Amino acid sequence: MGKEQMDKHFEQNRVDSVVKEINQKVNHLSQQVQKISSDALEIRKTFWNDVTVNVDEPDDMIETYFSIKQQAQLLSERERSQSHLGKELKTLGRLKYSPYFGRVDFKEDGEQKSESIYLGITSLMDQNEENFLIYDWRAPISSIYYDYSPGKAEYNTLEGNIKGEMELKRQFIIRNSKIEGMFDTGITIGDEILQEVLGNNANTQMKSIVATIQKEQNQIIRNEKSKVLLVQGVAGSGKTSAALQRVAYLLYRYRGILTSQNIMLFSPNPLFNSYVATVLPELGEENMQQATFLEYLTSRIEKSIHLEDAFMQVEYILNGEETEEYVTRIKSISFKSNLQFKEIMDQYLKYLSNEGLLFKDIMVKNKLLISAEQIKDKFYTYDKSYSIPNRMALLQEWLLKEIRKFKKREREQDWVKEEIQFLEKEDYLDAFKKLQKDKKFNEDTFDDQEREEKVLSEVLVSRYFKPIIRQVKKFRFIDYIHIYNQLFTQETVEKAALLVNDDWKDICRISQVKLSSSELTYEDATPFVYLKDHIEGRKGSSSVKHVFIDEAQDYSPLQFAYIRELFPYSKMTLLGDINQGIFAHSSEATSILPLNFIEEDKESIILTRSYRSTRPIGEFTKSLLKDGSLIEPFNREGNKPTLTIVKDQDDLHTSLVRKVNNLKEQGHKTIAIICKTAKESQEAFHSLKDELPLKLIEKGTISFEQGVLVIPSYLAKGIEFDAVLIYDASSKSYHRESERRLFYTACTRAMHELHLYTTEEISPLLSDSKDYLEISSKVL
Ligand SMILES: Nc1ncnc2c1ncn2[C@@H]1O[C@H](COP(=O)(O)OP(=O)(O)OP(=O)(O)O)[C@@H](O)[C@H]1O
Repeated sequence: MGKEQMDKHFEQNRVDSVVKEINQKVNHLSQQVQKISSDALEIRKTFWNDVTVNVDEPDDMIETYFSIKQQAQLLSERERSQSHLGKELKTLGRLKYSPYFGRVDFKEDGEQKSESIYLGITSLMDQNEENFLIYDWRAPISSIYYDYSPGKAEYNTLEGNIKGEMELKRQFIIRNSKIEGMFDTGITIGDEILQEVLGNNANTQMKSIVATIQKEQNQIIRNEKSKVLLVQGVAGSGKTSAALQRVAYLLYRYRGILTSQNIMLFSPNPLFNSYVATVLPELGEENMQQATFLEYLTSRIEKSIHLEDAFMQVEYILNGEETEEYVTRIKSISFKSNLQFKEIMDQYLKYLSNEGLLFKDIMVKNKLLISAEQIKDKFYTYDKSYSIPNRMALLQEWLLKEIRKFKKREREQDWVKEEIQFLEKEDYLDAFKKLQKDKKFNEDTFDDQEREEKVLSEVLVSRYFKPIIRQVKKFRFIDYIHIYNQLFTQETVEKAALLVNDDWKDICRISQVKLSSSELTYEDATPFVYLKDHIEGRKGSSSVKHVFIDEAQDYSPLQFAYIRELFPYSKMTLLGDINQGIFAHSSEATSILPLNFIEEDKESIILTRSYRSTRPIGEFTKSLLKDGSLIEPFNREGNKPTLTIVKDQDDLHTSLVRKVNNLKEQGHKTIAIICKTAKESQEAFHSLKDELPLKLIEKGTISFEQGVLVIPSYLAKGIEFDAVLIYDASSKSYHRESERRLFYTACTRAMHELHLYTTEEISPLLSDSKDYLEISSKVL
């Protein structure tokens, strides 16, 4: 037997013995789970037998309360261990088929012998709990696997830095408990496993990359010291992958202190949420909190205000003709994205502290209780040295008191007596019960009918006042939309001494048109919520300890500043690629973070290697950028991307159908026809749906399956496909320089195959890229 075979034999034996240990552990845990679940069942069955219920005297009630509490605690303890063991069993179940993916032999300085460290998704000890059979990939020692080749190596622990020599680094592919591949770095080139992983089909769910994390990605994953970690990575460089591995790392590193509930990820669209949903559970961790920024804003804006979403804004920008209106809107978007606008709002808030706040009338049954004017007068009677939010809290208290007074008075009104007759049977019953209950504690008897009427009028009046009280508690008496609208008037500019620019008048004009009909454009949403928070005095969240922002280049400076205020105590990981900025405000930005964002402890990591696409696709997409020289496509073979010049729409559709069928035959599972906009996607979908089994992806789509998809470019952000077909790469679709980044984003979604279609007028964005394309023409 040669050395290689002997090594393989040795390793397979080790896998077999580890799997045996896992099986034993699984059996043992399953028995424990069974025992606990039957215990829990028993507690549930006998819950009330073991509780002493006695409510005669206050002391007895207290005893009853504690008795119930004790039983409930017992039950929830069992349920907790049951769920904990259940999770452990699931992880072991996965470990059984692929217990580890790597091995390093490390000889610590000063030690005689080296130790073999096997790395897997979780750690496993032998039966005596003495030796690690598998080390968790997140353990301190595991980092040498990612950071070094054989030779001198070191890693950090809480006790300090450990130095030594790595004598062996081995990678495994283990499937169904069998070693299918085994490579020693140093002997072979070392990228085989990565080649194999990247050569696989795209998935509708993102994969974990634990086995092949690259050194620079490991830096992101294990970074603990920076308050703000900024990752600028080219398309396909593993930003999202590293972010998710980082979440898993943090949950491991701070186990007991940090839970998934303390981590928040802002993602680009709802589809992306489901795309990444399985990565953490596969690693045995729970998913963090996840939302799009739009979802957050929506939750903060009253339903009566019509909010334009981010995608509607993008559609407008991409479809719009360059009219005067259009140009002004673009200017307005750009202005409202900037910190200068935040300064204007801060100045406006100073003004509002002295005058100018607007309120809504408080009405009940069409009757005015407290007028907006009265509320305003009351507000400005408070000491001006108090902040607006403090005065608002006083005002709220005053309003609630006033409303309660009205409520009491209202009970005597004639309309109440009349409406009582129309109350439901249940209301009478409730009133009766209340009377009975009251009587029990009060032996003085009143005239029952009189009392009943009183209780019923209370019920009735409360019914009208309850929503009003609720609204006041939510500060709905503040007329935010008009306050925000007022900012865009000449009067305010003068009174508040706002420092505005030359475009301000135009910006005011178009803002007022929308705001006066309670419409809030996407560019207004963040400033609006900012203003609202500074009037109400919303406190930043202290429970979120880590915020991740993916596709960070799509956030404006103002949005960043706002998010910073929302999570003042959190560490932040911002991941982005300036070349994939799709919003108007980011189309010319040169950094994913505004330069003046947070001076505090900030660290930047730049990722230049792109893993997603084959080299020919990578070379092509790199050529699309004006400053793409730093991008290093991963060396994976594949076909050159093609550009097919078609005669007309019919020809385009015939070519697409042929290509899709061809790609399917080659075994590609996810094929995306990427259109520029939702409008174009719908047209493409309707023209092709009879020829191909298609799925149309729209902004509300929350998950996708394998197959052929038609998708607007901006919704494909963050996602990847085996093959991408660009529906229209003509100058009709992509002609503005500002669309270069969108075009680049669409093309970089392809893993293995990329095909572009155009009519004779090829997009000018392709002018420097023709050498990287196989061009064929159907035009005679
Ligand atoms: N270390 C790695 N090992 C294996 N695969 C990797 C690694 N890094 C990245 N990949 C793969 O490369 C592809 C791109 O990764 P990912 O989506 O995380 O990149 P990204 O930088 O967020 O991309 P984009 O900005 O273009 O959306 C994925 O298929 C991912 O699994």
